[in-house]
Amino acid sequence: MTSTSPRANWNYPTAIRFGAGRISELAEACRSAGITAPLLVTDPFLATQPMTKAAFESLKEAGLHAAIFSEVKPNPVESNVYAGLEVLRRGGHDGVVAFGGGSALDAGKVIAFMAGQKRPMWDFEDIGDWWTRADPKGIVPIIAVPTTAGTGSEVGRAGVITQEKTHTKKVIFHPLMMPKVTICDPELTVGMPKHITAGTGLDALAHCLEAYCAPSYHPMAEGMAVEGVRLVKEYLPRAYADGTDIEARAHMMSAAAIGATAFQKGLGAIHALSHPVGALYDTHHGLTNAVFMPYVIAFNKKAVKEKIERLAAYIGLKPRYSAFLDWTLALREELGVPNTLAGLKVDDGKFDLMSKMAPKDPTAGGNPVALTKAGALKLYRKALEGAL
Ligand SMILES: NC(=O)c1ccc[n+]([C@@H]2O[C@H](COP(=O)([O-])OP(=O)(O)OC[C@H]3O[C@@H](n4cnc5c(N)ncnc54)[C@H](O)[C@@H]3O)[C@@H](O)[C@H]2O)c1
Ligand SMILES: [Fe+2]
Repeated sequence: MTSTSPRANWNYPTAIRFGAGRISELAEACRSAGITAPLLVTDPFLATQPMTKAAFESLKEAGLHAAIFSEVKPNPVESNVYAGLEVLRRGGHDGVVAFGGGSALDAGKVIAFMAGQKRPMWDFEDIGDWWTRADPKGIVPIIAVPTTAGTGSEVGRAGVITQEKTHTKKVIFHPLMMPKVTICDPELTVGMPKHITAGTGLDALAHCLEAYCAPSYHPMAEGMAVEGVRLVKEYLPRAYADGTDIEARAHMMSAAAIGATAFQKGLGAIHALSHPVGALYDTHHGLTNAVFMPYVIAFNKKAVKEKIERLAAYIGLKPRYSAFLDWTLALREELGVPNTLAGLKVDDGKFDLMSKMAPKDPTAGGNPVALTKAGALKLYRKALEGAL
């Protein structure tokens, strides 16, 4: 009899080499994945940074036929993927080193995924089992090297790419898009500007929180998510105050990897409301999530009151819903995150369109309270007015 027991699919992450200085293992990690000619995919700013140049040189010194592709914009778009794909195919590269924040990681992963596919990229959107259309032999191995601590793309099976024609963020998914090896070296995150430390750290918090609250059955993910929230509470203010605090940077890298592992359970309205804003206004993903976070926590109260009270107790707060909400408000303020959409230069001009897009976003289904068009509009208005 299985009818009374839950059914679920649980997937666990890639091999993670964690610790300061471990970027020195990059060439060996490539070899262990069978890569002899890696394409290092990054963004134009990171391409100019000494740490990126050093990583690239280490590949060449190890005798690997490495090249670099750096035309990935923040919130990567379809044309970035196709440009990288052209370089990968022309250069005969047999693997990708995805090096950077979520934007470079996602673009690098999707380029590796598309290496030998005959169908166009949008045939592999994260809808139903569209991923089964992909030719698994056409996917080259990926080594992921995060330089931010937030998206957790380094442990995930998906890449978020904006479709330029529709200004929509879409998720490309395949189980083999999971990196073969991930190198989490906190020293690579030291140079993040303060607002990126804040935004990416709050993205990790949003992942842990939304995964924890999503209604599907995944107790392993829930167990991880609460520890991820605790790490953010303890270490994000420290990483923000002193970017060279390696211990804090390391624990934030853990929180990021935890969040993305946990969110195979689901995400929710924070991400569903944020994706249209990111696609239409090109705002930073994590900062945009952070603006919506308290409004969504208030919106979801009726469905997750008891769960949030348990979470509050675990992270050292009074076991009350209001204590958790107040903590998120205080944390945002401490990290210089705006309280309203005006702080992201977003007005109500596209609210009607965004309210249609948000409930259709693949993350909306994980919200513990159904997100309708009317509900999304209400939340966009609240986030504009600063009314909880
Ligand atoms: N795949 C997933 O599961 C997933 C999850 C969440 C978000 N995302 C996507 O990830 C993207 C956001 O990624 P992000 O928040 O990491 O930011 P990002 O990759 O867009 O980088 C933001 C900026 O920070 C700079 N930067 C990155 N690392 C730096 C460092 N160490 N020092 C100095 N500057 C640095 C970059 O050059 C860039 O200008 C969005 O497109 C979002 O949709 C993907
Ligand atoms: Fe996110």
